[in-house]
Amino acid sequence: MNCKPNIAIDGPAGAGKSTVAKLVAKSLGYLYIDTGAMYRAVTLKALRDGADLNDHQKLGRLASNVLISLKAGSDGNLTVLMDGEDVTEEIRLPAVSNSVSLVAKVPAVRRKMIELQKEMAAGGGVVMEGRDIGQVVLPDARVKIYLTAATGERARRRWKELADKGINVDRRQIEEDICNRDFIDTSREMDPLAPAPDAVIIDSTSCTVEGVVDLIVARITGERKER
Ligand SMILES: Nc1ncnc2c1ncn2[C@@H]1O[C@H](COP(=O)(O)OP(=O)(O)OP(=O)(O)O)[C@@H](O)[C@H]1O
Ligand SMILES: Nc1ccn([C@@H]2O[C@H](COP(=O)(O)O)[C@@H](O)[C@H]2O)c(=O)n1
Repeated sequence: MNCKPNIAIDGPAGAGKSTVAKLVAKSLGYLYIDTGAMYRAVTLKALRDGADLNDHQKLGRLASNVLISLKAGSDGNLTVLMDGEDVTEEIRLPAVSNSVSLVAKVPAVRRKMIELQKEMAAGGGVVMEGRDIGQVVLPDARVKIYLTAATGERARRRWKELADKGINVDRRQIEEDICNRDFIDTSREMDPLAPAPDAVIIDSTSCTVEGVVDLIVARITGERKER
């Protein structure tokens, strides 16, 4: 029997959730699960099908019929499969990023994704990151983290990440996209983004990735690491 607890990490767009969750999972030998990738895969399917993103019935049917799975590699990275096709790269394209919050606010889509995510965590030992993990998907998670950072800093980090890959995007545009996504995610009717009442809030604006990871691992294991 697997007795490892589950860990929930939530927070706004670009707060560092996937970077940190992946490293926490690696450090503890847990499974990393990126729930945003699942909403992105449904969105990609909807865009490919030319679905009207205001047609909630259609989006609900689509979410029920599409097969989404996450495959963990030995390096800790996830491969995202949509109906068996590797869409890991494609779900990060701006077209998907700019539509995903509209798809993720549809109750029938959320119900389906939450059902899948609960199944994935049923055996314990997962570090799951998203927007509603601590409050909805894993309300019994042993440790809940709400990771945030100033909007300007989140935009700067995303801009740098893209620039390092040779992709030049206007920093103000990135900040605007982040704000738009946060606005829809925090104002939707079902499971809006908010810290769980029992979450530890970490503002990483002035922290290194390693500093945040150490803080979270210490919360889980009760041990502090000297750096
Ligand atoms: N504490 C930190 N200090 C500096 N850079 C950071 C820190 N945390 C994350 N980053 C960088 O910020 C960028 C965004 O991080 P990441 O993709 O993990 O955020 P996210 O919350 O998962 O984003 P999204 O919600 O859009 O999926 C990455 O380039 C990452 O390396
Ligand atoms: N638990 C979750 C996770 C994500 N979403 C929605 O998906 C979008 C993309 O998430 P990323 O983490 O990949 O940026 C996000 O903006 C939310 O709209 C969600 O609703 N619930």
